[in-house]
Amino acid sequence: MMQETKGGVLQKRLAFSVIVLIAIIVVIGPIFAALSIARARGLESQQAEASKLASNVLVRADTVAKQFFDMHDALIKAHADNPCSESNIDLMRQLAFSSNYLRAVGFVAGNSLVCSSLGIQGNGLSIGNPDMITPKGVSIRKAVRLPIASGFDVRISEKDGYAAIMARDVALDIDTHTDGMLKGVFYLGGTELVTSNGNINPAWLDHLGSKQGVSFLDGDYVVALHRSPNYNLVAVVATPVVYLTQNVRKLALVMVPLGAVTALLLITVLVWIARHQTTMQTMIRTALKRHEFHLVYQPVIDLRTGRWVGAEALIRWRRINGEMIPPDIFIPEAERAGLITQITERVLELVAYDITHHFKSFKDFHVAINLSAADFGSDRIVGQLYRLLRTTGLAPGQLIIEATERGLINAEESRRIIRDIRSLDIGVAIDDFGTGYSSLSYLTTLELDYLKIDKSFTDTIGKDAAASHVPTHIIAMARSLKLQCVAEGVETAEQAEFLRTQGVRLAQGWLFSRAIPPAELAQKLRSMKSVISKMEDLV
Ligand SMILES: Nc1nc2c(ncn2[C@@H]2O[C@@H]3COP(=O)(O)O[C@H]4[C@@H](O)[C@H](n5cnc6c(=O)[nH]c(N)nc65)O[C@@H]4COP(=O)(O)O[C@H]3[C@H]2O)c(=O)[nH]1
Repeated sequence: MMQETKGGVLQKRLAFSVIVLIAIIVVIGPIFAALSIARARGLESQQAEASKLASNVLVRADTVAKQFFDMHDALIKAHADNPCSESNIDLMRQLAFSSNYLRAVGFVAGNSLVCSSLGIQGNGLSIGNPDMITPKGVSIRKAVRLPIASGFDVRISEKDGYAAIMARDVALDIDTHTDGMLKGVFYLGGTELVTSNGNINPAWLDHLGSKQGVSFLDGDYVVALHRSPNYNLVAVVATPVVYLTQNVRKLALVMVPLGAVTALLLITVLVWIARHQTTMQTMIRTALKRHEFHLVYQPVIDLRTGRWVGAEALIRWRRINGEMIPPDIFIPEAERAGLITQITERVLELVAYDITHHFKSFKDFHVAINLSAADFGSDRIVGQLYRLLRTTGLAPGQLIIEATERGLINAEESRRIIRDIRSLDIGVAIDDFGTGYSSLSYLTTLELDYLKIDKSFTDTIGKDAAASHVPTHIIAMARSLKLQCVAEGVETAEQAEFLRTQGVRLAQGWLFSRAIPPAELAQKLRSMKSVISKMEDLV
């Protein structure tokens, strides 16, 4: 039974944790966003509502002021010698009757209401000192208790003796069901309130500046202010923030399900992406079960004689639908997913089969197998290679394993495993040399047999490239370390000739042959063998 590596399991756990974390963020994110939007929308709507109420208060305050000044102007115009004459009281009655906010109109002398639209008040009714006097000379008494209306206070505004008697909160009497709402009217030029129903903060007026209207959140209140275009008045309404919370709740009832639906959609997309990512891993697992992998072999040529002396086994994946997936794609994915050791195991099985069925008769021929980093993570590979030798009957030197620099990162363990592999008379090649980060000194600590010159360096041969001197250095270095060089990716005769003159004996590349199926390789080897033996007969 094939086992997944520990690294693969850890990687999966990590991926799962990341997906769960992202899912949580994805779920909480939209709901949080929905609530923030709901709050912002709630604030917006409460500000609009407060603004509407402030504008209503202003309309009333403006109308009251207009009716007051109209009354005053009419009585002044009448030029009555005696303000409390029968005819003037008649006029007062007409004015009170024709205005809807003035309950009565009267005449004040000193602090006494002498007469009014209600008649002559004997020696006059005391109405006390004014609470405020505006720059326009309007005296305002905010709450006066008159004997003719003993149950409630009235407001008396007076100018030049002519006074309007009104309901105490006439400007504030707007239709609203909002509990705890504060309403008021400021007289501009100070911060004094002409009227108010509660504790209005005078500092709120500062928010208005030169604007016509403004609304804002201040502590426990959503406040709105509106300036009168006709009088020096500013209406203010403050609604308790609790209404904002209620509005948020209402909006949240709509927004949260909306957020949840968005979250669900995002999770679906996330799961789709996660699935898509794991598809390759699942596909590899299925491919292993269905035996979709096979090997092709790229011949290794002796540059001195032109003979095919070995071959590198390269894995191929043909899916059941005929699609070919290149190793550059699935090998790194298998390495990431911890499936590479299972692939190596399959490669060893395939190599064993191919050797037994195709290459058994070629005794001076080697087969090279690619191993990955994970293969050097345990002794298991040594046992597997030993079994391969036993089942195929390969002679010493007929099997080579290729390890990349990156595959030998764990120096101590790799060194030990390499030593064990070499003790089985299996050759060890370092692949893609020069493309990793390992130092030359590290290389000298490993017991190796071959050094493969990477195609990227072979490509520079004969070119005016900055790296064109690298192959010469690698060859010299291999010689000093007593390693045999195998040049990879030879595509031109010029490259082959250069390598040969530099003393490189072995090479592979499309100049000689691409990777071919084992039966084809065996056929070629057979025909080459017969040509050689015929030539030897001739000599
Ligand atoms: N352009 C050009 N390319 C040439 C030439 N000669 C050879 N090649 C290609 O270069 C790659 C050489 O293999 P690699 O460096 O070990 O690089 C291999 C190796 O790292 C990995 N791989 C292949 N088979 C196995 C396997 O069985 N096990 C493991 N672990 N990795 C494998 O996949 C890589 C790619 O393999 P392939 O696609 O088969 O590609 C092969 C081969 O087809 C040439 O003259 N010109």
